[in-house]
Amino acid sequence: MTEMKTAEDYQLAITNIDKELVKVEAEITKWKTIQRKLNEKKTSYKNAITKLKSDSLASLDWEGTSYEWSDDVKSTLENIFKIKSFRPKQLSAINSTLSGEHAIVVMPTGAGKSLCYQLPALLRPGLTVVVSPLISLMEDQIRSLTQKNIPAMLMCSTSSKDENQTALKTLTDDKTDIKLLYVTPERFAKSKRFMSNLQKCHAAGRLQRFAIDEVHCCSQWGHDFRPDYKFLGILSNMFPKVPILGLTGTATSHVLSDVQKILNIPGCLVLKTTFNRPNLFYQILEKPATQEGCLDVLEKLLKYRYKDESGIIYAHSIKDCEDLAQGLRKRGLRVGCYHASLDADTRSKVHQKWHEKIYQAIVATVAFGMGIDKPDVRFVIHHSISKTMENYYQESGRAGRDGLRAECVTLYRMQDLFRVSTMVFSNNGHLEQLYGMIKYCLNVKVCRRQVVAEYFNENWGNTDCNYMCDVCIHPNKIIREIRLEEHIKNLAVVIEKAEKKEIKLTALKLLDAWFLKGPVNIRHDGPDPGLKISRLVGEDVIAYLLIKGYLVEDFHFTAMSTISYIKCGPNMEMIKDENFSLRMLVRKSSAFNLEEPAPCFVPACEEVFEEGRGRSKRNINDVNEQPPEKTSKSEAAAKKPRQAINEESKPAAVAKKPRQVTEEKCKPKPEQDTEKRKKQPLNKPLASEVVIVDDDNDDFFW
Ligand SMILES: Nc1ncnc2c1ncn2[C@@H]1O[C@H](COP(=O)(O)OP(=O)(O)OP(=O)(O)O)[C@@H](O)[C@H]1O
Repeated sequence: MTEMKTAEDYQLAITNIDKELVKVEAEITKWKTIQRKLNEKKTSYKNAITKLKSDSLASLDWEGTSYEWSDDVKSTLENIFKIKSFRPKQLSAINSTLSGEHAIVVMPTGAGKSLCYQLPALLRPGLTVVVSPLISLMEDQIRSLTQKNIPAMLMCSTSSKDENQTALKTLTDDKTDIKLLYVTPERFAKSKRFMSNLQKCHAAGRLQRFAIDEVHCCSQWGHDFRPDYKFLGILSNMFPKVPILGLTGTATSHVLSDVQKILNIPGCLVLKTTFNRPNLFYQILEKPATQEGCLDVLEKLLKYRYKDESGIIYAHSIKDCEDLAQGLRKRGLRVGCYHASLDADTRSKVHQKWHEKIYQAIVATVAFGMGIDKPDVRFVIHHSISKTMENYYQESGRAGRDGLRAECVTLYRMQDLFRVSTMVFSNNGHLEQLYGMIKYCLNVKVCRRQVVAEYFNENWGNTDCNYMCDVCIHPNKIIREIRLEEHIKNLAVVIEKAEKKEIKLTALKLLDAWFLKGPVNIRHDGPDPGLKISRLVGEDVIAYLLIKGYLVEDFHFTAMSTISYIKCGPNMEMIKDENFSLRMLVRKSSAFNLEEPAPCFVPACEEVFEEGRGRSKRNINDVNEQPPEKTSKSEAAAKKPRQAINEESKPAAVAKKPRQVTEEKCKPKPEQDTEKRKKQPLNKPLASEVVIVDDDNDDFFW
């Protein structure tokens, strides 16, 4: 080692150490990413084992009608519930729980989960204890059961002392006619008296089953985690022979296996219907950079596209909610504001005004969720992206519960990615889930339904969309492919220069330097990307490179907030390969007309609950991806050309003759004859949304 004598010597040594540290940090980031991915893989394999057990149980035929109880099931369905036939999986759920099997029923909102435990409750002596997370949900259920003359009670914090006493007595009273007792999960955790009476009920052989509504609340991976649900894990140990029937609208295998673990019923029967909601139209819109720009878009949507219709606008934070609501009110719109810091009374009033259509829309945080039972929600607009696809499915799924057409619109812009990532990064797996949501937003090639389906491990097939998403309705010609090789190399140069100068790069700073703006000392020497792509496309490129692992986020804390800085990701190594190639698809324009009334055609109501159909050809991993990064020239040449790939899924009539489509515009009148509306075909493009393609214009800009 050379002897150091002067301050300059030491300074030089420090500079060298800093260089080494930069390398070490890059290695740490790389290994941390690998560690995270391995942990995720391990969890997913464990879940796969649970799923295999569940699948094997599910492969048995539970739809039989020759059980000892089958005649009673039929007559109770017709005479008490006044229903003629079962929807998919309802009979399976009933037969399985009457056979004493633990089961989880997974059905989308409005599909008829309640019948699965309400009907069996009437077939045998004794009580069904129903766990429900919300008092309002329980009250709705009791109302509907009372109308059918089914004796039911609830026990909750707002019930009077006498009511709770009576409910407690039903547990020990073998003369009671009560068939269903609704309780909140807190009751199990906090009331010794309740637990003791429950044991007495069990000892007397009167505890029929536990029905756990919204069972995903057990899991932290779910979108409505409730700590008290975790306590329900004791039920299978305390009452081993009592069947548990969990019910949920959350279908990710991750959440389902977590729920089984928490309830101590791993590998139980899982009955799942399709999650396709054919009446929902999915659309991504470019989010304006300014608040005023966003208000312009929302104003147009509310004043014209959804005139006189009810809807929800989801915002990222309480402040966003209040600002947006105020801005929209200033523009003469009737909107309410709903978030967790409002007191219960105010929230209930806002909800009521929305129900009564005094408010056209509620601007809300995700606190506005479970228990929304308004069937005619015609639009759900996400002013900011959801944290996960699961959350997005649940939030947007509040639209169109009546089975009529409704629209789910998301305003997307790169900046929102970092608003969410800085909130969720510390939770294992959450960043990965957020990137799933970003994939959905950046996707311009695969049917949006299919992206959702892949997320739920389902396969809805291309035909199941019926032009009910922006990708399927637009001809493929508006999609453009951009080559990323040069861009990615220039981005790597910027990052390297910044690291050498100890400058931390946010995504916006990186974007500036890449577009030859901002500090000169971190700019690259290549050509201005602005000659080929717009800055907005540049934002999408950065987001795309993040989800593909070429870039990674590096989170730093300040006293006030968390900041996401951008660094090179593990896949950046690949750019050194001489055959490296990476391309991305971007959308050139969107013809979603904010100022034209939304179409109103609808599928037949029961179609909403039909079983899943055909098989799709593509996988979500293909989203926007062109031939794999590392392809030799000959291999790449052998691949199908982009145009041909798109031909497979294009709406033929639209793509071939876009100008000739003359479908009559459909005016949305709420009072319009429903029968007439149902007759309108699903699988036709709508004039209001047909894109007129300018074949000659070949640039990449929106
Ligand atoms: N087999 C059936 N045929 C016709 N209607 C049914 C059938 N099963 C249930 N329904 C009706 O469907 C409606 C929705 O049922 P339910 O409230 O149980 O849905 P859910 O799956 O619990 O939805 P959510 O998760 O939104 O509460 C109810 O009006 C119910 O009476």
